[in-house]
Amino acid sequence: MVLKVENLSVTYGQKTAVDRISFQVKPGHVFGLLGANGAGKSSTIAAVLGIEKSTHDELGIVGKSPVRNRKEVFQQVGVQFQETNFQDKLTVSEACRQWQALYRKSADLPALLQTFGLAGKEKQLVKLLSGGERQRLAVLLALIPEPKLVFLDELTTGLDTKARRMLWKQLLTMKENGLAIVLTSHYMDEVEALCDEILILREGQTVFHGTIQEALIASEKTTLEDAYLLFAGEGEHWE
Ligand SMILES: Nc1ncnc2c1ncn2[C@@H]1O[C@H](COP(=O)(O)OP(=O)(O)OP(=O)(O)O)[C@@H](O)[C@H]1O
Repeated sequence: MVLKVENLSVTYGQKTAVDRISFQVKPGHVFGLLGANGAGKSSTIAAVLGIEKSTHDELGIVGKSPVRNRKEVFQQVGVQFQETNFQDKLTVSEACRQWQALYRKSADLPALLQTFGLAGKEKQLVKLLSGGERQRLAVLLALIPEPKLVFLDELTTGLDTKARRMLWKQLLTMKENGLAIVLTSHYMDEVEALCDEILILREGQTVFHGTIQEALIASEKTTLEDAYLLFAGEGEHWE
């Protein structure tokens, strides 16, 4: 297992944002963490990375505790955040080099730039990239340490149809090569294209955990989107 989470809870004051959730991710598997706004996805990821305080029976990334062995775990894990803030005067190549400097090993940068359609943009200021290009850069940066496990938060939000397909294709190739991925997404077509297993959170609690096929059967729905809406409680009104 690349990631093992057993009975993980996150609380903020009186509020339980994540309530005793458990899941595991194998090499070459894509795990989808789903749920409505505020369901607890970001809190889960922050806790799994050891950034947010949590209680748990077990929490291990590549067999190590991200709380006790934060530095070592950091070297083997890639993270793409929802909104990566780049300095104003930073070029694409400077952003990549700064990121590379954080890690002991680094993937082949020209190859990654090619893969993510950013070859030829090395000298451009990051802030002048299009939204979609910046998003692809954030995914590229997450892959720089040649991680065994990568966390992708709202992977293709803001990308056009072609860019989404291209990104999925690249990630599926990396998955075939053994990369494990934890993904959060609000797009069920993306989840269907990529995920081997999903966990749906509702107010911090697990309301479904299994494969997409199992979600369809358990919900008696014909599309994942309908099944998701049923489990996540995203009905016709705000909660
Ligand atoms: N630092 C914090 N202090 C207090 N409450 C917090 C804090 N961070 C998150 N919360 C609350 O915890 C709950 C879970 O938030 P979280 O950000 O994990 O949800 P999410 O599923 O990632 O949502 P989204 O899809 O909107 O990103 C929400 O009710 C949120 O308001």
